[in-house]
Amino acid sequence: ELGGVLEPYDLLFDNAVEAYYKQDWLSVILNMERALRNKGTVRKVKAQCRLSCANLTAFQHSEPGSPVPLPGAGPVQDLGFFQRVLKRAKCVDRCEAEKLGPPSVHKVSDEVELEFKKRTPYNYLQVAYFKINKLDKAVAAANTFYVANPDHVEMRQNLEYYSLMAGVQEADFKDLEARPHMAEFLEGKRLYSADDFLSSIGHFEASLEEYFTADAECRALCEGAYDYDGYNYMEYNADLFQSITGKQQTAFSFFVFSTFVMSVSYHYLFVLNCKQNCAVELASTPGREQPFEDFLPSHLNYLQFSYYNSEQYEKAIECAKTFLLFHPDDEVMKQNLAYYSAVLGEEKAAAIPAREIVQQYIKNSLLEKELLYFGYEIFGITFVDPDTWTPEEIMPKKLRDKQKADRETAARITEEIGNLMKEIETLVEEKTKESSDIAQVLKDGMSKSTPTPDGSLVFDGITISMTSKALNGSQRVVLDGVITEDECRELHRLSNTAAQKGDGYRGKPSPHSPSEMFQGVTILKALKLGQEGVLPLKSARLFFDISEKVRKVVESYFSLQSPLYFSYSHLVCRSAIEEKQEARDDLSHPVHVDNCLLISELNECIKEPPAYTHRDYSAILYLNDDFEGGDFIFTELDAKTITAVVKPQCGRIVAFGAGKENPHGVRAVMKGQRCAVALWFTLDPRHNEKERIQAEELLKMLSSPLDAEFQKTEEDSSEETASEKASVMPDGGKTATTEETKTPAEERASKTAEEKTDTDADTKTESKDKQPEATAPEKAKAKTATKTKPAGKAKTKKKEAEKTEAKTADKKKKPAAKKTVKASSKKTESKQPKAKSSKSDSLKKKEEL
Ligand SMILES: O=C(O)CCC(=O)C(=O)O
Ligand SMILES: [Fe+3]
Repeated sequence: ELGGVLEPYDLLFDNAVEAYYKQDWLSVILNMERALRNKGTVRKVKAQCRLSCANLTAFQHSEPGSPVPLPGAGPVQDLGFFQRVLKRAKCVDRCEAEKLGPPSVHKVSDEVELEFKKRTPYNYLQVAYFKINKLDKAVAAANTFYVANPDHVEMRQNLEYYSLMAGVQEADFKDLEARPHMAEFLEGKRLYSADDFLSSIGHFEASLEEYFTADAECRALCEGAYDYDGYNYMEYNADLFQSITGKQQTAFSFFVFSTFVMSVSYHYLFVLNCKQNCAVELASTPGREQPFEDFLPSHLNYLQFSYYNSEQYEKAIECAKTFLLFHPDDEVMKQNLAYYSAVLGEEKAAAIPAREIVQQYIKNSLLEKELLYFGYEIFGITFVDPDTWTPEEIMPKKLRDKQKADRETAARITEEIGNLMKEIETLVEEKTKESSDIAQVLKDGMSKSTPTPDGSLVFDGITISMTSKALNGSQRVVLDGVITEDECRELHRLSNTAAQKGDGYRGKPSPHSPSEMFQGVTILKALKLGQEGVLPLKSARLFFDISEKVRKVVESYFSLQSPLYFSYSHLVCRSAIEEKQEARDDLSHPVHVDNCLLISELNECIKEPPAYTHRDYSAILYLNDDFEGGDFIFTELDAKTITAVVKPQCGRIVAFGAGKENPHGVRAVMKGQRCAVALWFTLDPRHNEKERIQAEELLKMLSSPLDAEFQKTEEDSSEETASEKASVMPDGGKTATTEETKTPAEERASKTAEEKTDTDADTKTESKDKQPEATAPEKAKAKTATKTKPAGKAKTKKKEAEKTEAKTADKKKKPAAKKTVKASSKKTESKQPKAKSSKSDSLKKKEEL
């Protein structure tokens, strides 16, 4: 496609969009795919041109790939530098024109560029493929778009919808734009987290290799920015250059010359800055707000540990040493290296060098940084170093001092704002208390129905027993009479039947206290058991209906202006383990806050994952009181000072804002079983509980048995029916002409109405999207627990290391120590935030399921 015949991809994009509105799906696909391909080609050609031109006009006095010292360092008469910069620019222009046609053809507007960046083409493609019933491609396109637009609600729903469809496979959910190094890295990380170290090695190594390729390309593309605002910078400079070299040295030409030097240098600094930013660019992946921290070094960290676990000590040493090039003072890594060296033999270890390519990379990058800082001093261009590993000395002292002062100022301002916020909070709290006083007054004067503070009705038979005021806080309430004795009994029974069926607390019977047994069941699970006949379907439905009732009550009581959505719901029982009650001083559920990580030592609550930050309100509906202990408590942020106690009893709910104003916990259950329906709500529709939607679907299906029968037979027959089904779809390509265009969302809506969930697809999703929030921490914990293997391994190696025994006595434990680092790095991606992750680690244990 070279030789100037490459169709401009903005034109193709426009064609595709036009075709979309004409519902010419094939043409959408044809044009959009070509647009994507051509865009890729343009990028590749540009990179190639820049790379080859750079080689052609290499600056002799420097090593290949390393930056050129700025003019000013050498004699002013040396125009070679500028000559080469200009020659390179000309070379690039010629090369690109030759391969892509004149710039006017392959240059696209910023708007179109942005559309591609946002992966918009895949949104169009997704619809088009869906319309012509190419499901696998539709899914891949949808997924590719979604990866870059994780907040796109419609696309998420499309994906959920696709995942329910027959014939769609897990493997169809591809990211067609994934960059090789990132794909490898993520896969490596996945395997690493699964303790499959041997397999992760290959991926991290591949990622490293691809990284340097991508880095070279990224840097090459930086060279090209010779055109600013449509004004050819280099041409201008070339003219200037002519006027200097062609004329006698006069005062005037000296002036012209300085201007020239300045502008080329200025430009060159921009190029360098762009190159430095490749580190950020390569560490970023769409869908992640932040780039991976310390991305390149983290490869070597992962690798050293994977190699160690695969008993490849030479490699482990090589990687540890290479990592230390970035962070020479990293204590853990130094200890690891010492340990590996002791195992392998010091002499042998000493002979292993760090990786050359990384050494080169660092050297080069540091030079660039120095130049950029130099540029800062001369031109005042700010350079923000993207790397965390840069040695302090690289930054000029003046700048360092200035930054330090800036940081201090910022800290002071933050503190002042914090104080101000606290004051405001107290004010607001007082106001809230006042208004709940009014509620209290209203309550006293109320008969059967329950008016809320704003005067609206909740439900008959429900009473407000304690308001925020009585509970010494804000956004708190205790309501009674929410459900009847009979309903309590029925749900209690449901929980125990479900638990007997083996649906424990995800294999972890005592997530919060070793003295208690926990069992939980979700609504969907209950419905499935109902469908299987294990428990009465009626009870499962009750569970569903009651949770909805609680949602309405909470919404109404707190006078919320926008609807509450379920974030997670389950029925959970805690039973005292009889023989483990002596000398017990723990809580059944440690004090925590539902939507942030409580750091009681600091009286702080950090609203960051792994906390479920989207949770806005919580409600616990109690089912019984025939047990000892188990009081619900509200505390201050210190997790110690108890501000209110709520005794569970049938039909009572305690509802509260899920934020830092409401730290709470559960006192030890010393005897018997305490059951409750725990519900968390969110105001953010994007976090609407998936399982609940599935439960709703299932309920609808179960309540129309005829329908279900029909579904079963349809499902039972083979392939044929699948394609038949496809043709029933809004337009399976066959009925395209009669159907008006619907967006995939509309398709979805109409489909859900006409084609109910089939059992097959349903089980599929059930196993796939079980509350990820709930499983993750459990899994991580379980893993740490089983991780005792390295000690054994270290022992078998003991004999060899015997000689070094004395010296390495404390190092012996190193791998174990490293284990903890590793385990925590799992959550925080890199080893760096050690301190932070160990904190959140212990906090995580406090988090509820
Ligand atoms: O069961 C209770 O009373 C409270 C449970 C709780 O706070 C939680 O699971 O987050
Ligand atoms: Fe809680």
